Amino acid sequence: MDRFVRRAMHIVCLLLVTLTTVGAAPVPALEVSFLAPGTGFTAERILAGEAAEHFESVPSADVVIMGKEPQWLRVVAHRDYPQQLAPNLVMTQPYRKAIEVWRPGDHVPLRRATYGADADLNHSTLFHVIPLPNGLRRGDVIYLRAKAVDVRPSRFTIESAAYVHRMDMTFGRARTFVLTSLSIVAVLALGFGVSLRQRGYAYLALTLAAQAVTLAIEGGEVRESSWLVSVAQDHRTNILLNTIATLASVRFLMFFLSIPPLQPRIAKVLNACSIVFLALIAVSTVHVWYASAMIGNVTLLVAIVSVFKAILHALHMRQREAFFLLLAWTPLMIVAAIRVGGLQGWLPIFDWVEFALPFTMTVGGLGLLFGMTDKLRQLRRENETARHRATHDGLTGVLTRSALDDAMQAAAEAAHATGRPLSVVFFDIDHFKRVNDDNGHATGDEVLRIVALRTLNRLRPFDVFGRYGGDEMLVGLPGATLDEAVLIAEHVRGAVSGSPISIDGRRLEIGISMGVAQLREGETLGALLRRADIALYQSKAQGRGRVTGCYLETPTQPFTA
Ligand SMILES: Nc1nc2c(ncn2[C@@H]2O[C@H](COP(=O)(O)OP(=O)(O)OP(=O)(O)O)[C@@H](O)[C@H]2O)c(=O)[nH]1
Repeated sequence: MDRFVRRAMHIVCLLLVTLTTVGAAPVPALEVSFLAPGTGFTAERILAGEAAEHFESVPSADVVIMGKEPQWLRVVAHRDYPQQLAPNLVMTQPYRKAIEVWRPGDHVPLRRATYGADADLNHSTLFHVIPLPNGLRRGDVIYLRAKAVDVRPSRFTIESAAYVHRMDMTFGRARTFVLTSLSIVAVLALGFGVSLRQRGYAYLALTLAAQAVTLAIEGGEVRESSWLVSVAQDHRTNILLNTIATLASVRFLMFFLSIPPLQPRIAKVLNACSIVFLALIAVSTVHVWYASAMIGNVTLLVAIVSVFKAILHALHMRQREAFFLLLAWTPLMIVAAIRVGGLQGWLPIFDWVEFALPFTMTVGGLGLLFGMTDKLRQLRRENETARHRATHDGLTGVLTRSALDDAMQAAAEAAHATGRPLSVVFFDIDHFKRVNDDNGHATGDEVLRIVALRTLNRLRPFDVFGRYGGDEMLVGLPGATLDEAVLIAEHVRGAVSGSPISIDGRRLEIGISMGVAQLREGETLGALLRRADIALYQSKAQGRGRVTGCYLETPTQPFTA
C-alpha cells in the first residue's frame, strides 16, 4: 500500500511539474509590429497612438526591415524591466540600417546608424543600443522609424547594461583579431609578391586588403577616423572596393590555377571580364553610373561560372592547386551557405555566423597564401629541372656543348681580366667506333657514362667539364698552367684507363687520347680550343693513349709532353 501511495504521489508531482512548466512557457517579452503601408498617418498621429490598430504583428523574433523608405515599427513590452537593471533596447544586425527611436515620453527621437553623425560611439556595431534610463513597464510602447539597404533580419530584445558591455567586449576582441589577422595575411602576401616578384601574391594581397577594408566599413571600425568615415559613406567606395576585390581575385585565380596556359578558352573569357571590371573601376572613380551595378553583376556572373568551370577542370586534372583552393574555401563556403540559409528562412539565424564569416575569410586567405608558396616551390623545381635539362647532357650528366661554350667563355674572360692562368684539355675515347661495333650502342653509351664519371671524380669543384660532341670531352682548368694541366690530364687518363670497365660481365680496356693547351695573353677561346684540338690530334697520331701539351704559340706546331 505504501508503495502504491508513493507511486501515486510521484505521478502527481510529475504532472504538477509538467503543468507548471507548460504554464510558464515564455510569453514573448516584446511584441514587434509593422505599420501597414499606405495608411497615411502622420508621425504625430502615430506617436499619439492613433494608428495602433493598423500595426501588424511580426510572427517571428527576427524582423526584416527592407527599403530606403522609412518604415514604422511598434515595440510593446509584455513585462516590467526595472530601472535598476539599466535596461537597453537592443537591435541586432545594424549594418546599413538607420533608425529613429521614440521611447515612452520622448518628443525627440534618438538616432542610430553604424557610422556617420548618428553613430553611437559608446558601443560596438554588434547592435544598435537604445538606453532606457527610466526602465520599461508592461504595456509601454516604443516607436521606431527604420530604413535599410541590408536584408539581414534584426532581432529586438531588452538587455541589461552589463550584458551589452560584455557583448561589446567580446565583439571588439573578435573583430580586432579577425581584422588584424586579415591585414597581416594581406601584408605578408604583398611582401612575398614584392620580394619574389610574383604578381599572383600581389593579386591575393589586393583581394584580402579590399575584404579587410569592406569588413572595417561594414563593422563600423572606421568610425574612429573622420576621414575614413567620409570615404566609407561615399557611395563610390562600396562599388570600387567590391569591383577591385572581384578583379583581383579573378586575376589571382587565373595565376594560381595556371588558367592561361592550361585552359586558354576560359582565360580569354576571364580576360574580357577583367577588362570590363577595369573599365567599371575607372568609371566609378569619378561617377556612379546608373548601369554600373547591372553590368558589374552580369560580368561577375560570367566570371563566377568561368572560374567554377576552371576549378572543376583543374580538380578533374588532379591539379594540386585546385585542392588547396578547395581546402581554403570550404569553411568559408559552409558558413556562407548557413548564412544564406538563415536569410532565406530555411535555417535558424545563428549569431556566431557573423563572427565566423570574417574568420573563415582570414583562414581562406592564409590557406591560399600557403597554396601560393607551394605553387611557387613547384614552379621553381620545374624551372630548375628544365634549366638542368637544357645545360646538362642527358646521357652523361655533364655540361652540354652550348653550356660548355658559355662556361669556357666566362672562364677565359675571367682569366684575361685577372691574369690568372687557364688551361683546357680536349680528349676522346680511342677506337670508340670499335667499342660500339663490337659491343652494341648501349654498351658504348655506358662506356661514355663511366668515362665521364671517372673524369669528374678527378676534377676540382670549380673545374669546367662537358661533352663537346660524340665521344669528345672538354675540361677547363682555371688557375692551372700548362705543366699543371698536363699533370692533371695524366691523372684523369690514369683514372679512366687504369682499370677496365665492366659492363654486363664484359671487361673493356678503354684508352683515351688528350690534348692540352694554356690560354695565352689576348688569345680568343676559339684559338685556344683549336690548339688543344691539334694537340689531341698529335696524341692520336703518335699512337693514342697519351697526353700532348701544346707548348708553342702557333696552333700548327704542338709538342708531345
Ligand atoms: N654509343 C654511342 N656512340 C656514339 C655517341 N656519339 C657518337 N658515337 C659514336 O662514336 C664514334 C666516334 O668515332 P670517332 O671518334 O670518329 O672514331 P674512333 O672510333 O673513336 O677512333 P679514334 O677517335 O680515331 O680513336 C662514332 O662511331 C659515333 O657513332 C653516343 O652518344 N653513344
